Amino acid sequence: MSSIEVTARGAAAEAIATHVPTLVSDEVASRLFARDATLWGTDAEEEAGKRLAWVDLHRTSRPLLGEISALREELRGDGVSRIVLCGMGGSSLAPEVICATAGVDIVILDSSAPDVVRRAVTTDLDSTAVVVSSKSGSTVETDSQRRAFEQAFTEAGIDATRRIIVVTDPGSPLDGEARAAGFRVINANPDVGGRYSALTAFGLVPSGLAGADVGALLDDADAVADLLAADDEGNPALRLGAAIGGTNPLRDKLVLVDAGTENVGFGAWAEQLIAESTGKNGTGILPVVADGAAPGHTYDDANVVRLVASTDDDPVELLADAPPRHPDSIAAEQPGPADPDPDEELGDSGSLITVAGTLGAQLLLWEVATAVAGRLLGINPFDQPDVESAKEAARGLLDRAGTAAEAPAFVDGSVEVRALGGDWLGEAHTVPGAVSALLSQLDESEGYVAVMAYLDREQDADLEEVARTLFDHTGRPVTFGWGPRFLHSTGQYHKGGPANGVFIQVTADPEEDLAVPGRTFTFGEFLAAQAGGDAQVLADHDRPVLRLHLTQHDRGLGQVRSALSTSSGA
Ligand SMILES: O=P(O)(O)OC[C@H]1O[C@](O)(CO)[C@@H](O)[C@@H]1O
Repeated sequence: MSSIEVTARGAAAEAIATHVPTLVSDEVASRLFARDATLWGTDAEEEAGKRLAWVDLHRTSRPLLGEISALREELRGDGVSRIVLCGMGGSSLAPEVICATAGVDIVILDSSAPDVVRRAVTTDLDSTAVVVSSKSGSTVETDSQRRAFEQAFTEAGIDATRRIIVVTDPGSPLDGEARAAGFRVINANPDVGGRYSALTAFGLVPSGLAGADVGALLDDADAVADLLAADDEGNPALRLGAAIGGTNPLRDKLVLVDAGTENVGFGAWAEQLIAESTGKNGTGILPVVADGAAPGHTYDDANVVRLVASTDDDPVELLADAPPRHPDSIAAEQPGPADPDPDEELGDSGSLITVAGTLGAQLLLWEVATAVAGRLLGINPFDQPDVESAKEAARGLLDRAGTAAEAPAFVDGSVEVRALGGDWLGEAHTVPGAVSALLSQLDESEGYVAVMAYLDREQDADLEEVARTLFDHTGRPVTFGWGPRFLHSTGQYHKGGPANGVFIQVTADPEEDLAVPGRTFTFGEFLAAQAGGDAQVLADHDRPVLRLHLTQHDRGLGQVRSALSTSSGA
């Protein structure tokens, strides 16, 4: 049985009390499920008019289930036991959490790093099938990955048309090309945007082929759909939307803490949904996926979401105005039981939301809540205007690929240091000094630090720990994103959200570059252009960017990890 539990305390509970009655009287929930495109104002109406089909996917995606099962059996009969998904942002984040939660293996290739692509393309090719997912059909990372796999299958004497399955919108450039080349193509519902596409073919096909029970996922969403469509003060999506988008003053950092949820890696999916939907017009909500319990100080001005394990209690149990608890007691506790003691004090500055529910139920819950939060924030939750600027800058750099990169401000050991977005570097001449100089730009009451690592998120995984030490040292929220993956997630917020971020970018020379078949650029050149383009666009928005480039991977990474683990910008 699927259940959703949303409780709130402190500022989040006040936001619920303030906004939910109006959301109910405005009939927002029922109008949303009736695909009313006027809910976000006239400027958003055209885009919203072609982006609301996600409200019915628990029903309209059913016909896919048979096709997915048949294809899975055919591939298994062909000796396939490894599924690779090539896709960015909304085209890969949902399958990642669906498969991790189901405990089935899938390789998510959402990188253009040559060493990462080479590893994916050369491992167990005989038993591999590849899903190439792209709504637009024009995302360069995904197109490049497809080209690499097609060449690899051909060179291995494997019929690529039997091992590459394409998921794309009908009529996309990829749709026509792939069908003409003889590939199997599964079209997705075009009236769903990428970050809302978890229950479309983009979420279901790769996950189902990998062995996840995607029928159960739709069942779990179906079990709560009527609840989420109800114009009722008990509607958990109205409450969650009000809690994340309606605090006053706005708590625009949403710290997501895994406090025992069974939905593995849920934060990474919610991060794109919330950041890319709300981070525009100088406002928005920045998800901060915290590793472990959030530090006590977080509660002072952030909104903390504890993702707890589902319970099999009644479908909706709401303690919206339960007494708050003291942050230190919450921060101290390890992720654990779903029911924090409501009697402890959160203090008058805290804000805490607790959410429990099966994955299928939560995917729909958070999509509705984000759309509701977008209405409260006065933005269009269905466009991503600033993502294009970074892609354009990257294309410009690619046209100049091979030209020497801009000279570093200085080199410290195995790290080239570049400073963009203002004259803030001062006299710094070491990596720690440069990190401290950047952190001294951090707004101590509203700012955040974004670490953006264009590295190998498997082999360099422990670098992510620096986010926690920086969080503790600076007292400000720190996000960590792997490049170029975050460009399709928090990247929109970095450029279109509040101008209070400071940015640390880490890049490295690849072990060995890799050609992109049929292209004039290599994967290494493309990745460097993506990093350079994003840094330039951030600097153009007057955001301070510290670029740290590793000229020798291991030594350079050691220097960067050490500098980020000890600097506090004090
Ligand atoms: O599925 P596509 O068209 O390749 O886009 C991938 C991702 O890039 C974006 O369009 C921009 O980041 C996301 O909204 C989307 O999920």
